[in-house]
Amino acid sequence: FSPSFLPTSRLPTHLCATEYDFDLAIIGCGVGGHGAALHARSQGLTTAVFSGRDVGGTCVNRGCVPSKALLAASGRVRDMQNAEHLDALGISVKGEVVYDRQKVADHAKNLANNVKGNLEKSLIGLGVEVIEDKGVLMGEGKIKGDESGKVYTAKNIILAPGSLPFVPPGVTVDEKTVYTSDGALNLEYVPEYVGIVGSGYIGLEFSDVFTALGSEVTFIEAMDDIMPTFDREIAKQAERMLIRPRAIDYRTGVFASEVTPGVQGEKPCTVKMIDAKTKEHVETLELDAVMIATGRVPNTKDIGLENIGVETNRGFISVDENMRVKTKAEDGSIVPNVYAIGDCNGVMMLAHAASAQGISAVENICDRPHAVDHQAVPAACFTHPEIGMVGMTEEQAVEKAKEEGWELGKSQGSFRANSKALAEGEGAGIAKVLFNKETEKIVGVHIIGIHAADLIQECANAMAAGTTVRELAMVVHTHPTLCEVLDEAFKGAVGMSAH
Ligand SMILES: Cc1cc2nc3c(=O)[nH]c(=O)nc-3n(C[C@H](O)[C@H](O)[C@H](O)COP(=O)(O)OP(=O)(O)OC[C@H]3O[C@@H](n4cnc5c(N)ncnc54)[C@H](O)[C@@H]3O)c2cc1C
Ligand SMILES: NC(=O)c1ccc[n+]([C@@H]2O[C@H](COP(=O)([O-])OP(=O)(O)OC[C@H]3O[C@@H](n4cnc5c(N)ncnc54)[C@H](O)[C@@H]3O)[C@@H](O)[C@H]2O)c1
Repeated sequence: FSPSFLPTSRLPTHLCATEYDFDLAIIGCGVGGHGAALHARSQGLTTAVFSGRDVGGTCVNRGCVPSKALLAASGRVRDMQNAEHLDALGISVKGEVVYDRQKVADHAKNLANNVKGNLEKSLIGLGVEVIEDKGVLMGEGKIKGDESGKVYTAKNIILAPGSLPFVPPGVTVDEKTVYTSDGALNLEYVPEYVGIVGSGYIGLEFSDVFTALGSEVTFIEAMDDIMPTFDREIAKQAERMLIRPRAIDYRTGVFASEVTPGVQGEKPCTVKMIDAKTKEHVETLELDAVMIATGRVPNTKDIGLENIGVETNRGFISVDENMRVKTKAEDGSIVPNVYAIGDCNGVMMLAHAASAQGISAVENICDRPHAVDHQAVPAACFTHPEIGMVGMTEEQAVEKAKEEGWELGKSQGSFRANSKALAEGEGAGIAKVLFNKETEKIVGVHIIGIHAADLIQECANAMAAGTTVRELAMVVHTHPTLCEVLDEAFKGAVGMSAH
């Protein structure tokens, strides 16, 4: 294997693998490992990736990609069934809107397979050696193929084994009637009554899919509030827009302490709930299906961490800001030439964060010190309408401002007064910009409304570049676009009024 297609001038000669098989070996080929591999090749590093026959990992095969396909198809069903909304645009659907469950499920599966295929092609095309085996760390610079037993050597190692669904104690998953997102994505049937344990990203997105396809949803949430990890004001807006108008009911402050599978169409699943504080039994629900969306755990058990003395925290690999793996020693020392990226380090469990960390790790390997600015990494929940966010929630910003002694500014734009949103008949939602009044720099933005996932990027770019709200208020936004919702918020932040 030789990276002969690269100009030799681009090969960092000090990294050329002479006594090693590779300059870099990556364990795990999800979006994190894939992003790292591509960047490594662009830098001329000889690169191998252990894929465990799962190129694309969670995001492509069991996460972002198929879930967005289900959201797209079910979102159309919701739109076409919304006679009032269509009528306002002068449209009516003659007859019933029907969907073919199997074809919707196939759309998700086919899309995942296509994207996986493209990822494989990109690796091979760029000269990455894809080892289908699972990789197990054997010691410094050494990785063994789990099935083949063959030992490979690499000067640098990136760990990217990702994460798995967390199943709380007392919950039995059969992936048929009681399922994690892995089983839910197969959409083997559309349950009439479905319980969703956990109201985070996964729970919320699936409540959007299920209700659009005709299910009634009951959320079971351990915290006192629904959507506890979101900005409070956005969660309240979401309750108004995404929960109350739909066939969704919820219980908060209760743990699902025992969940038992049923038999589809014959016997219901049961969910025993206990009070989150007193631990007393409060209620038992009978449902056609139960989705467990209670977070994810690192997939780090079988990769040989013990062989190189890695520090872990609840299984998450501890890293410094350069993604270098920490040792068990309390002096902050690092395991030389080993990095951990993506879900396995628990820093930020998002696909684009995983690949950004992968690129960052490669930069560090190439002796160009780099750290991802996680405060400027945006996130989105792809419900209808979407939620987009970057930086701190208002609650976190209030705390931070108090702690550090600066004054928090807040300015809001509304979809209600936005021509493009109104043209679409989608005038619900807000964009809230939080900023430091002295520096005028943004500390957080939260948007709920049509295309919020795309709108948030402008704010993430501004945060990454340190652009002030005053500068943003003077940037010209296209008319008529949804971006003007943000224009209104930026202008409002500095006392200007948007037309
Ligand atoms: C339903 C769902 C929807 C999601 N939607 C979004 C979204 O819209 N946007 C977003 O940003 N994020 C989303 N996420 C989160 C996103 O999928 C993860 O953050 C992302 O996949 C993490 O990438 P990763 O490369 O770290 O890990 P993974 O994607 O989990 O990949 C790790 C890979 O390593 C493999 N592996 C493990 N051990 C070994 C070994 N020893 N040898 C070889 N291979 C190994 C695994 O099998 C896997 O293929 C979603 C997650 C779920 C579950
Ligand atoms: N659009 C996206 O970016 C997207 C979509 C899906 C998933 N993800 C990622 O996947 C990860 C997992 O998502 P998630 O929604 O599973 O996790 P989450 O951590 O966002 O939410 C889990 C919820 O479950 C609740 N919970 C935990 N145990 C419980 C119990 N026994 N009973 C009742 N409630 C319980 C928690 O209080 C929490 O509200 C997240 O880190 C997220 O970043 C991202």
